[in-house]
Amino acid sequence: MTTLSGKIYVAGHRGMVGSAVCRRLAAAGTCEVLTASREALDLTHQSSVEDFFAEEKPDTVIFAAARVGGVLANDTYPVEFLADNLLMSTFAINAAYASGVKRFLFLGSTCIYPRDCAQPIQENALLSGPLEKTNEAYALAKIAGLKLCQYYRRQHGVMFHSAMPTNLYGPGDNYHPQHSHVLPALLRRFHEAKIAGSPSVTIWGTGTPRREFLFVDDLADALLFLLGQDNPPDWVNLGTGIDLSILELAQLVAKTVGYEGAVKTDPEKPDGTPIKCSDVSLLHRMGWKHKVELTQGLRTTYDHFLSEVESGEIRSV
Ligand SMILES: NC(=O)C1=CN([C@@H]2O[C@H](COP(=O)(O)OP(=O)(O)OC[C@H]3O[C@@H](n4cnc5c(N)ncnc54)[C@H](OP(=O)(O)O)[C@@H]3O)[C@@H](O)[C@H]2O)C=CC1
Ligand SMILES: C[C@H]1O[C@H](OP(=O)(O)OP(=O)(O)OC[C@H]2O[C@@H](n3cnc4c(=O)[nH]c(N)nc43)[C@H](O)[C@@H]2O)[C@@H](O)[C@@H](O)C1=O
Repeated sequence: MTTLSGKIYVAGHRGMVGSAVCRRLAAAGTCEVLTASREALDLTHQSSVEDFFAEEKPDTVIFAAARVGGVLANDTYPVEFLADNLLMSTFAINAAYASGVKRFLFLGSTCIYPRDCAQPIQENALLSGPLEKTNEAYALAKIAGLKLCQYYRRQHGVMFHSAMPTNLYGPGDNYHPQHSHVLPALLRRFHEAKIAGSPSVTIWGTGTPRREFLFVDDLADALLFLLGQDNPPDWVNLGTGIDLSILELAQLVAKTVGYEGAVKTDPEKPDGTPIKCSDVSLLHRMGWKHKVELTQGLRTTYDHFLSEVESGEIRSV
């Protein structure tokens, strides 16, 4: 294990993951944290990215910037989910190498794996079958970023590697009614139904797909754990290895929020991939395991959401 030190650039620091990473780095207190807002540095502008890296010369990069969204956003905007994410990761990885970055940790997602691969999903399932159509664009961009890091490591001997997180949730999530992921979407919808006294809440799809959820502060801890590994795998799944159906999630959210009405389904909305649970045996063998279980994480996330409602600052992008 190596203690993190030097200058570390957290790309996407205002996002859910980026802000959790900054909290975790502040707690460690062992390095200088570099950030840049999108206004200061649009990562889809190649010359701006090149100038930034040449000027700042970070030692380490945690790349948590991306165009991110739920199943409907992915299905509706494939051009932006492919193009923006390809540009951002390619420009940053190339500029990092050119400026002498020692360590680059790229964030992919477990949606890079084939729609119908064996469950739980092992890292070697990558490229073994067709992707889930609803987030194919995003997955292709993530696969390209993973591969570019792997090729830089093989061709130039630099420590560029990737993490494949499962579905994430926690403070600072995106609560956009249409573009967000399922957990924040349901937290908000059940909360608003409770306040309005609505007799029922409708969830998207059939409710039968299964998903796994990792609390974002656990993820941040796992990312720093990976950066402390002297010889990490080119990519490794970051998850809990525990999944549940969307209907079961909805019932957990209703209980957390204190909503007692009916739950209905809307099969007109996309289900996305039928099941997505990561095999975390490699991560566990390396010595890391999640700490926050879903019930506890939901409570913490809802409390944070309530504070955002209170302050009128619900993040909705
Ligand atoms: N959320 C999830 O369930 C999962 C997320 N991931 C991955 O984790 C990473 C972070 O995701 P998450 O925190 O949820 O996403 P968020 O949308 O919360 O944060 C994304 C960040 O990227 C920044 N960003 C987007 N486009 C640009 C751009 N053109 N230039 C500069 N900055 C930009 C955003 O800036 P701004 O604040 O200005 O909008 C934001 O800070 C991503 O790589 C994502 O693919 C992987 C698996 C699951
Ligand atoms: C995080 C990861 O995984 C993402 O894919 P996903 O897991 O399919 O995304 P999702 O969270 O939006 O949906 C999960 C499930 O939930 C159901 N569902 C019910 N009701 C709502 C609802 O109200 N909103 C949403 N979004 N989904 C709902 C929805 O029908 C589906 O069955 C990628 O986009 C990509 O971002 C990625 O990397």
